[in-house]
Amino acid sequence: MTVSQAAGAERRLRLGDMAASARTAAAFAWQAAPWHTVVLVVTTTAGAGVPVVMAWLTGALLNRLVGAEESALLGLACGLAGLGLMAALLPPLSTYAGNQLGRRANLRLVDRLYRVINSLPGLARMEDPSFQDRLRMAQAAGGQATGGIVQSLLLIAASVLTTAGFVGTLYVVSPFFTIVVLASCAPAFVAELRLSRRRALGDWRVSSTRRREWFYESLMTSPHALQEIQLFEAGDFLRGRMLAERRTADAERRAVDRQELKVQGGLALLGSLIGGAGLVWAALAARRGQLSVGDVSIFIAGVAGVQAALSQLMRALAHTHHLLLLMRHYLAVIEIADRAPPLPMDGGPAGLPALHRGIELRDVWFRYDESHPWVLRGVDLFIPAGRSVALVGHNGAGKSTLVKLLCRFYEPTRGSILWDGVDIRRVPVKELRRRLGAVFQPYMEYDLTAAENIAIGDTRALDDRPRLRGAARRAGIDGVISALPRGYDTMLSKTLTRADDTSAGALLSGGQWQRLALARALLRERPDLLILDEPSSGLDAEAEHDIHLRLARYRAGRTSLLISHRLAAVRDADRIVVLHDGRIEEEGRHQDLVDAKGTYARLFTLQAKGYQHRD
Ligand SMILES: Nc1ncnc2c1ncn2[C@@H]1O[C@H](COP(=O)(O)OP(=O)(O)OP(=O)(O)O)[C@@H](O)[C@H]1O
Repeated sequence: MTVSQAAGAERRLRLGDMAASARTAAAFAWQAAPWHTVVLVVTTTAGAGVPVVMAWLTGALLNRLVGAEESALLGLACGLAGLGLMAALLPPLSTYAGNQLGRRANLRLVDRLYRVINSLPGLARMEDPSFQDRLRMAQAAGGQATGGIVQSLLLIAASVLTTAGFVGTLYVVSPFFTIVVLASCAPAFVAELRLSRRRALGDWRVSSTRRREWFYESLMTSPHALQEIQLFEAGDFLRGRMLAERRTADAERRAVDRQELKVQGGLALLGSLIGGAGLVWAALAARRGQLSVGDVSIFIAGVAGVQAALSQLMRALAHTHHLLLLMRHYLAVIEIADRAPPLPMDGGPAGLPALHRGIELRDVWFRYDESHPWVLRGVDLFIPAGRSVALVGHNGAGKSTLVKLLCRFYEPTRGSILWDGVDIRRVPVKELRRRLGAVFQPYMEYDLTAAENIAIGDTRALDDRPRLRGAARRAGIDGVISALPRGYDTMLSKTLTRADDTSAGALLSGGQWQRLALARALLRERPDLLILDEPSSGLDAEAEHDIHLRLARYRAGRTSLLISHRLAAVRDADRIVVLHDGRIEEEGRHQDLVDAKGTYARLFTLQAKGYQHRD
C-alpha cells in the first residue's frame, strides 16, 4: 500500500470500523479486568457530576449568605466540602483503575498479536514493508489502545454529562448565551475532527520513517555491527541517515503541530470572546438588578464549565479517534494473519507419513515477487529417501531459495514439491516443518543461555540436559560449553544479562556459534530431511574435517540435503547437483561429474589447485 493509498484508507475510517474497534477494546478490557472496569465507570461518571453540583451549591450559598439560617448555610458549606473531597479523591482512584485496566487489557492484546505473528506460516508477509508499517501501529496499539480507548470513551461520556449539566445550569440564567456558547462549539468540533484525521495520517506517514530510524539506531548500538562501523568509521554516515529520518518525521509532526496551533489558537480566541462578552452582560444585568450575585456566580461557572467540558470532550474525541485507528491497524494485522494465510492449502489437510520414497521438485519455478527476476526456472530434482544429496553452484544460483521452498517459507510460483508423491501444499505447514532439521546459511546467535540456544531446536527438550548434551556432542561443541563459567547455563550475551546477575555473559567465536547452530539442528533426533546450508563455512580446516566426518556418520542412511561451496565436503554425497542460474546444469556422483568435465569439474579443479604445493 502506498502512502497515498494509506491516506485514503485513513480518511475512510467509517463509523462501522470505529464501532468494531471500540467493541473489541471494550471486550478485551472487560475480560481482562472486570472490577477495574466497574470502578472506572463509577468514578468517571461520578466525577462528571461533581463540578455541576458544586456550581449550583456555590450559587445557592452566595444567594443565602444574607438572611438565611445558620444551619442551612452550614449544610451547604458541608455539602461543598464533601464535593471538594470527592473532586480530590475521584481522579486518582480513576487513574489507578484506568492504569490497571490498561495494563491487563493491553497484555491480552499483545499476547494475541504475537500468537498471530508466531502463526504466520511464511516469510513473504514479514518482508512486505506496508505490513511492517501496519505491524508497528498494531504494536503501538498493544502498548496503549485497549485501556486508552475505554478510558477515552468514558471520558467522552463524562464530558457529555458535565456539558449537559452546565448547559442546563447556564440555560436557567440565560437561554440566549447558552445558544451562543453551544453554537461557538460547532466550528470547534469540525476543526478538531479534521485535526484528528490529519494526526492519523501523520502517524501513518511517520511509521515507515520511524522504522528506518530505529534500524540505524540499532546498528549503532549493536556490538555485532560495531566492529565494521568503527573500523570503517561508518558511524557518522549512519548517524546522518538516522538524523535525516528523524528530521523527515519531525517535519511531518511539525506540520501537524502547526495546524493544531492554528486551530486551537482560533478556538481559544473565540472562547475568550464569548466568555468575555458573557461576563460583561452578566455584570451589567446584575447592576440593573436582573441577576443576583449567586446567579452571576452560576453564570460564570456555567460558561467556564461548558467551555472546559466541551474542550475536554474535543480532546477526548481526538484521542479516541487516534486510538481507534491504532486499534484498526491491530485488527487488520490479526485479520490478515487469520483470514488470508500467504501459504494457502491446495486441498484438504493431508497427514504426513514418514518419508519412504523421497522428495521431488517437479518443474519448480520461483520468483520472490512479480517485480523480481526468476530465481528458479523449471527445477526437476529428486531427493531419494535415505540418501544424501549435495547442491552446489555459484553465488546467487538459487540454492538457499530452494531450501526455503522445501521448508515452505515461500510457495513455488509454478510447479510443485512432492513428499512421497503428496504435494506439500496439502500438508499442514507445522507438520511438514516438524519433519525437518536445518542449519540455515545465516544461522542465528540468540542472546540466551547455551542450553536455551540448543533447545530452540525443540523447546520440549529445554529441561532435558542429556538430550541437549547429546546434540552438542554430535556437533562437537560439548567441550566448549562445559568449559564456560556456568556450563550450559552460561548466558551467551554481554548485553542481555540480568541487572542482578553479577557474572558476565560469555561470547563464542564465529565457528563455535556455527557448531551451536548445528547442535540445534541435530537436536531433532530423526528428522525425515536434514538440511545443511553451508554448515561449516566458519570452521577452521581441522574443525571442518571433524564436522564433516561427524555429519557423514550422522547422515548415513538418512535423507539429507547439503549445500556447500567447499567441494571436498560434498564429494562423498550420493548425488551432487549443480545449480546454475536457477536451472539444474549437471547431476551425478563426484567421479561422474569430474569425468564429464563440466562446471563441477572446473570448480573442483580450481579449488584443488589452491591446496597444491607450488614451486
Ligand atoms: N528474500 C528475498 N527477496 C528477494 N530476492 C531474494 C531474496 N532472497 C534471495 N533473493 C535473490 O534470489 C537470488 C538467489 O539467492 P539465493 O540466496 O537462493 O542464492 P544462493 O545460491 O544460495 O547463493 P549463495 O551461494 O551466495 O548463498 C539472488 O539473486 C538474491 O538476490
